[in-house]
Amino acid sequence: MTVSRPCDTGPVLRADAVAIVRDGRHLLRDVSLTVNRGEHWALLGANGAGKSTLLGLLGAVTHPTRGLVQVLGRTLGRVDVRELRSYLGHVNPRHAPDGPLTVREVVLTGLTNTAAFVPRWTPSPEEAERADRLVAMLGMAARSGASWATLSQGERGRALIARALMPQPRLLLLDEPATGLDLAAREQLLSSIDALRAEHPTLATVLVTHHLEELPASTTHAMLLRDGRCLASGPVGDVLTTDLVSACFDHPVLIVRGDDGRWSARAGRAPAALPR
Ligand SMILES: Nc1ncnc2c1ncn2[C@@H]1O[C@H](COP(=O)(O)OP(=O)(O)OP(=O)(O)O)[C@@H](O)[C@H]1O
Repeated sequence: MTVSRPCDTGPVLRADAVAIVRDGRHLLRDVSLTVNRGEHWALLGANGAGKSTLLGLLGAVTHPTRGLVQVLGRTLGRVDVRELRSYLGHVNPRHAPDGPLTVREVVLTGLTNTAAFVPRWTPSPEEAERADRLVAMLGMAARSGASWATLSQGERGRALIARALMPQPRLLLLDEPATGLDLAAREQLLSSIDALRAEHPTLATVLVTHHLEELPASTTHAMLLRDGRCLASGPVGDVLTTDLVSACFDHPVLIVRGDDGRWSARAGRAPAALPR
């Protein structure tokens, strides 16, 4: 089976009443989601809620036990998923390049979808120029020739987004991209994601996180997962509310969206007992 280059119409992703069962346990149950071009989704939930499991389905890494998943219009189970995956940008912060590569070389391996730089392969002038443009867009131009081993975690995160964008995907999947970053590195990463979305208005993205502070202001939609079920999903303003997020994390939290479009969550506390 082969996958012809997906056409540009219809939803980018569609999951319909999806379940994943492992060892008799439901990791996902009756989850439905449609992602259209230009939409930027956040998947939120507590540890073990099923976010990475759902992202694995959307990235054509796993198959549903029940239900239908269509990625770029192709139904999982009926297409060659390896080829389908070549049309997706999947940013795995744990990606480890094979060999002593520079940032630019790691970005170029996004075209061959390999950990190593393919021997005797030379990118075309257009591909090389695209790599340089993406490296610059992610704020990494000054580090383009640097050895991967010398990069900070934040720099690696941004370079991996550039790598994922090399094949010009219509869909970018980001699994906890800000994990482990310090404050400045997180802010640089989020600015880069905002810039990327502004420059590629038809690109769709799905970003997994536990933390509302790690959501870029350009987020348009959100899904809250709890115990493998969808608690709420839709436009971000309808979903990231104090009531729904408190129910999702089973803890009282106060959600505030600032003037800059970013979110913050403050956990409520059980009232302390007064001294007698
Ligand atoms: N292959 C598997 N077999 C059995 N259980 C699994 C498998 N993969 C994941 N799980 C379980 O499914 C649940 C959901 O896992 P998942 O990694 O999707 O959660 P998550 O929301 O991404 O969590 P976290 O925020 O901790 O990364 C967890 O309880 C996990 O232990």
